[in-house]
Order: sequence, then structure tokens, then C-alpha cells
Amino acid sequence: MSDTPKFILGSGSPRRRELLAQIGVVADDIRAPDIDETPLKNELPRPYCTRITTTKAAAVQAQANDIVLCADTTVSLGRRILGKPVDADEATAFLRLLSGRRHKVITAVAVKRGDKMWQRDVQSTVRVKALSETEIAAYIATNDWQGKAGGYAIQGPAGAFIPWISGSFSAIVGLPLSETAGLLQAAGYPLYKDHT
Ligand SMILES: Cc1cn([C@H]2C[C@H](O)[C@@H](COP(=O)(O)OP(=O)(O)OP(=O)(O)O)O2)c(=O)[nH]c1=O
Repeated sequence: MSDTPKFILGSGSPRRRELLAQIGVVADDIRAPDIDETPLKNELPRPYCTRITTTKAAAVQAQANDIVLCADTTVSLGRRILGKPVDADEATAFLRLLSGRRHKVITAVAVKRGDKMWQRDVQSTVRVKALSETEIAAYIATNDWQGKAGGYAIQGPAGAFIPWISGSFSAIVGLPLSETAGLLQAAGYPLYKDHT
């Protein structure tokens, strides 16, 4: 038996796969969790995000020695959760809501190994400039909003709408790399080979 644990990415998000590759982590297997992401009645964004992440991690089947990573990115405007828009009309409505103000992006990460679970969540603030109807319509036409929480992606054309952030860029894209590295090491993932 090999000592190196198998690493399972419990996410279908190509962004998360690419962000992990940035720190040299390549999954042995990808198992996208299929869970109900409906918020509970009156559920606030941060508890929602951590609950969804834990639920994703619990839903991924793995062997006792495997290391599983799951995450969730939630966009919040005050107490309101802006999920993935169902269509172009909803994406347009989200962009109108976000225009000219600040909102929060929360990304929670969970790493599971056997019956142990390690978790972190990172909250960032994003300012969106005041958007004209022309800008919103042009962005919607790119289809880049599809599958993105809040209806935009900072790493795509919507980057032109974001003059300022506070927090973690990688967390806004989908996975806070510094916290993720810490969780993987806590779970015994051999992230850094000894070069001393
Ligand atoms: C705010 C924002 C979100 N997003 C994306 C990251 C996530 O993929 C997505 C939020 O949906 P999530 O439910 O977090 O993830 P997912 O459904 O894409 O993948 P899985 O549950 O299998 O892990 O929004 C960006 O890519 N850029 C951004 O700026």
C-alpha cells in the first residue's frame, strides 16, 4: 500500500481545479457532489455557505485514507443570498442590484479525511462600479455569468466592472489558496516536499 493518500476533488468547478493546479495540487479523482443548494428559511449567507460546504463534503464517497476537498462560493448583498442565476433575466437583475455598491463574497472550504473534517471560510468585499444598461447587456451577451454565483466572474470580462476588492482574490474566484493549503497540510497532504 502506498503512503501517499489519494486526493479527491469534490467539485465540478473548473475554476477550483485550476486554482489547485496553481499550488501544484492535482486530483487523483473528481467527484462532483450533487446536493440541494436551496437556502433554509431566513438563513444568513455565511451559515448558508458553511452548511452547503459541509453537506458537499459529507456527500462525497471516499475511502478512510482519502483526502476530499469541497467548497462553496456565496455572493451576498446584505442578508440576501444571490445564487447562480437561472437565466439571462435573473443575471441582469443581479447586475442591476450589484451596480454602484459593495457586496460580500464568502467562500467556505472543507477538507475531509476519514471521520475528520477541517473547515475555513473567507469573506471578501467587492465593489462594482455604477453600470450602464449598455454595459450590463454586453456582459450578459458574453454568457460568462452562467454557473457563477451572483451572476458574474471577477476573472472574466466582469473584471472591467470591479475597481476594488478587499480580501482574497482566489477566494472570490472559488478557492482561497492560502487557507486551502493550510487545510490540506492539516489533513496530512504532502504539499511541500522537504528541500532543506
Ligand atoms: C463571484 C464569483 C463566483 N465564481 C464561481 C465560482 C463557483 O464555481 C461558482 C459558485 O458556485 P459553487 O456552488 O460554489 O460551485 P460550483 O457549483 O461551480 O461547483 P461545485 O459545487 O461542484 O464545487 O461561482 C467565479 O468563478 N468568479 C467569481 O467572481
